[in-house]
Amino acid sequence: MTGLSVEARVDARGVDVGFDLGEGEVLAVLGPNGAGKSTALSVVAGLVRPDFGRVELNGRVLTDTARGVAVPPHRRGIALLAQQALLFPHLTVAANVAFAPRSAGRGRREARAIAEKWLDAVDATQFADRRPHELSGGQAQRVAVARALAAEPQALLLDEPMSALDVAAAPALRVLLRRVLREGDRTAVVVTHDILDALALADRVIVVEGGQVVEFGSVRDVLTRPRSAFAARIAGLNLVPVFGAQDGFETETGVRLHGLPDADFVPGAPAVAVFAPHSVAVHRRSPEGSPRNVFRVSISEIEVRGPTVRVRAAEAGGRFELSADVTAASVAELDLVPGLDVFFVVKATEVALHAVRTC
Ligand SMILES: Nc1ncnc2c1ncn2[C@@H]1O[C@H](COP(=O)(O)OP(=O)(O)OP(=O)(O)O)[C@@H](O)[C@H]1O
Repeated sequence: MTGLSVEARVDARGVDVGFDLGEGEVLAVLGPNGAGKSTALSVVAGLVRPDFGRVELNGRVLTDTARGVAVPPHRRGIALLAQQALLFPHLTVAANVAFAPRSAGRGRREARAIAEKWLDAVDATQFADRRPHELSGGQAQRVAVARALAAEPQALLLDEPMSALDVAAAPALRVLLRRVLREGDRTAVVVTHDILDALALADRVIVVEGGQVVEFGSVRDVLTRPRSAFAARIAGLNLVPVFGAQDGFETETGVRLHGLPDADFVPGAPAVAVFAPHSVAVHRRSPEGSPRNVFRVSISEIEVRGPTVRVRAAEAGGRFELSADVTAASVAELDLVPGLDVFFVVKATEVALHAVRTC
């Protein structure tokens, strides 16, 4: 089998995840802090031994707890790029990049040529003779990309590669990574908090929450039809878990919900209702008449966002949060302030119902 196949259970960290990706595919791993993203990468890189797990890359078994296989990190054909560039401080940039080919037995001249090729590919030729402390964070990270690629890995793992960079340096690195990952047809896993990274770099995405994969699919699917609170939040959508009732759906707190089930919806199965903040109207009193969905909420925050105002609120049952985008005029008219109890109202035609995938 080509590509990367991963199963990893690390009990002490409460992590049990699995995913597959084809050769040349880029997978983004999204999820909140402490979800288990880095742990999953560490298992793939061979830095953490899982209690139960199997890692196979292009037909080669790198980890198999059932058979006692644990190939050491430097023999896996996998390069890991961390948040910090972690260059060898005493070596020049060129020597840093030439390190992997030298370690693999290439001659000095050949390793130097490989280093020059990759420094050129990341637009860092001009730094070849510098030492790492003479580089900015963004420059160092570009050199780290060159060093990772010079090892000619079969898979590249990137653990929040942009997170230590300032806002000015991150876009340039993202463009560079897009070039080397997408155009280079590389098998790669990118752990990120940033949806822009997933959009720019990845073919597919998994969302990890509480040590489990709660969502997987194409980047577009996960963002437009999110099934997890995390994905909904980053996509800027409201998401409410619902259960099939006798004549429709209701939330855990008993709020009736009407919406449009999508094609993969299974009646009776757990589902989520998803709707955009701009489709929510805010009322002081509960409006009469169906087919509307009405949530009693308490306003927690009011944030001006350009021409609209985002009103964030907690549902009365305290089980979920919702957002409404309204005009500044209606905030003034309704005299909306944090702490006020109001009603969020959304038409049934604006609510999509998706089955929750169990992964
Ligand atoms: N070296 C370690 N030793 C023990 N427990 C750890 C270690 N590293 C992480 N953990 C724990 O394992 C769980 C998963 O952490 P992990 O770092 O994999 O999450 P993450 O999704 O990468 O988070 P972040 O986005 O904050 O980096 C957490 O409960 C964390 O506290």
